[in-house]
Amino acid sequence: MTNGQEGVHHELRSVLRSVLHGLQLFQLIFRMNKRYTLTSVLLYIIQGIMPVATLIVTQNLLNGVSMAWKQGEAWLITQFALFILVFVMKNVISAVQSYVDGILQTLLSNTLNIMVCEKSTTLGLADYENSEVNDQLKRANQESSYRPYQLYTQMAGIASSLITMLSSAVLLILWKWWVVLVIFIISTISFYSLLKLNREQFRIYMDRTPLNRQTWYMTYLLTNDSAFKEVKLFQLGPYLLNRYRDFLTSFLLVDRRILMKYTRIKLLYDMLEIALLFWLIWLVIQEAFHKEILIGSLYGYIQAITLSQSQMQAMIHGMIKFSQSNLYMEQLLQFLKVPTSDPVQRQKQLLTPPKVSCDESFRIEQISFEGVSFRYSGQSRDTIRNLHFTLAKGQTIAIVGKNGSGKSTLVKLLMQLYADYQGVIKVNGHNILDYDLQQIQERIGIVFQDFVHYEMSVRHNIGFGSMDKLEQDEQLLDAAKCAAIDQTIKQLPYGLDTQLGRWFEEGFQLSGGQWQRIAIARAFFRSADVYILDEPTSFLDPLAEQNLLQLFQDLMKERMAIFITHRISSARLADKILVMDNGQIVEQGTHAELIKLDGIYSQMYRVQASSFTDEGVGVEYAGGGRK
Ligand SMILES: Nc1ncnc2c1ncn2[C@@H]1O[C@H](COP(=O)(O)OP(=O)(O)OP(=O)(O)O)[C@@H](O)[C@H]1O
Repeated sequence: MTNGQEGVHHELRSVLRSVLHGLQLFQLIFRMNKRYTLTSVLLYIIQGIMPVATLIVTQNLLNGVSMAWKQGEAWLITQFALFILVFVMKNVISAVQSYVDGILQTLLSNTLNIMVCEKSTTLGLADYENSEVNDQLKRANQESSYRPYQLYTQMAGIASSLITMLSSAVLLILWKWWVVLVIFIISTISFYSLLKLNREQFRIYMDRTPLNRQTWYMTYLLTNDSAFKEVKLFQLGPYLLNRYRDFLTSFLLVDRRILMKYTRIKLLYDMLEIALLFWLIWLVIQEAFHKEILIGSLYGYIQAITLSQSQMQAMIHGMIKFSQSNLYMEQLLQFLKVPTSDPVQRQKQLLTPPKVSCDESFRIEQISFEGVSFRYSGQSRDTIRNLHFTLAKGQTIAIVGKNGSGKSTLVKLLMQLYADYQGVIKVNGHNILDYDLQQIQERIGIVFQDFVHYEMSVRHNIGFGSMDKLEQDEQLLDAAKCAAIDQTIKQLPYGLDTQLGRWFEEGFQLSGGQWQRIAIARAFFRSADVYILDEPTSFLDPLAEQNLLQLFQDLMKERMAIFITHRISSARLADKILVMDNGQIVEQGTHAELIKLDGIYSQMYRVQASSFTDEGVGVEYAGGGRK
């Protein structure tokens, strides 16, 4: 097969695929609202017939004027009435159409936005850390609100143009059949070349998505309040702005090149079509000159020629745009089909019941890691290596270690945020994967190192820990008390219903430590068996830290706790301390045991303790300190 033939096949296949996706979309719209969809389709069909109906009534009216002496005035009045009727109908239909389409557009954009958000909630953490999935998500997010509707109107527009073209072609065929054939051939050639150009444009768009995300990130830094202080004080504004400008300029250069190509091709074919059009019109004028046709028919044929040509062009452009929107639609559908990496979702999709069933009385009483190793995707070595430890009811474990030693990763594995680890994590002696993982997650309360500041009310900020108790004020305040933030809440203007943050009206901004206490309260609000705090005291002053950990100790009597910390003063309160280095547990035991061992832990202890002695003032353990 030659390159040319291959190209034609490729383009034909893409047109077929477009039609297929168009049908899928139509099915979706139809299922969404049958009544509005059918009305819209009917209106598009009528819109397609309207131009030829207008042409016929105008032609008849003109012929009626020149033949009035023969047909009589009543006949002329009838033609005029029909003429008025068609014009009124045209306006009424277009008004109703814009109403129906407006509703369909909103419904479709809502449905798809919800579908994209729903899909996002089923993705796993590893998906969010995958730049390809991120690109897809960004495209889907940006385009779901307008692309599919655009595709629908383009599809309907093509159908409508086809109806107009066919009906005007019938008039032309009755006059000279080959005229239609000539118009068709010229238009097909122009269609093919524009389609090829369109593919090139799409490829550019696809390659641009990662850069688009970077561009978005520049605007995010420049316009977001969380980055404002640093951008201002490090005077990053001009630098970021320049990067932003450079991205936009590079996009413009490429866009200009492709637009130039598009304009050249379009101009060439337009000129060809116009020459043909004038030649055909000249043929009609000659027939009228030789009195072979009446003045109304002269008007009718000229209109039919221009209408066929313009509708053929509209169809071509509609099909080009349609195939363009369809390429984006393909992306959207692809994103909606991305397999999730989330272990909980994967388990749900399997539809097989968990091997270990748990009733209401189920409690986590023991957790153990047996030879657990894990490597992040794209990394050349394991981040977690062969971990072994056990945690039982009533115990508290502290995990200490340098930055990057794998402490947070360990917690993420326990929370089942990643699927592909080696070894076994056991709960009450059974592999965690044999349980309903969602049920396990629900029995764990966690404060992440990068916990979320919800720009919502205090109620939401704490209540998100256990949604079914969102309206239980007393319990919300109890949780707040455990995190020693209850007094602050009571002093807020609307108590639990005070809006937090600065993004929305009447928002009350908390300090870093207060936000952290709110996050701790959120974890405590969940009646869990295990509490995990990843650097829970990084924003707290030492006194507050001691109080909080003491409170924590009391609360943990019937439960289990894991807390990650850089402060030995906190770690020493735990029943067991795990010291991590380079992804491994290198020491474990009580504070006294580890001091006796005289290893990394005791070295950390000495460094931190020495910062309070005269000779060691200013010395800090390399991995410690606030973040
Ligand atoms: N999503 C990720 N993808 C790839 N590598 C990651 C990812 N998250 C963390 N890492 C790498 O894994 C290692 C361990 O990170 P982790 O966050 O578990 O360390 P940590 O002990 O909690 O550190 P810190 O005390 O600074 O919080 C680091 O080298 C880090 O670069």
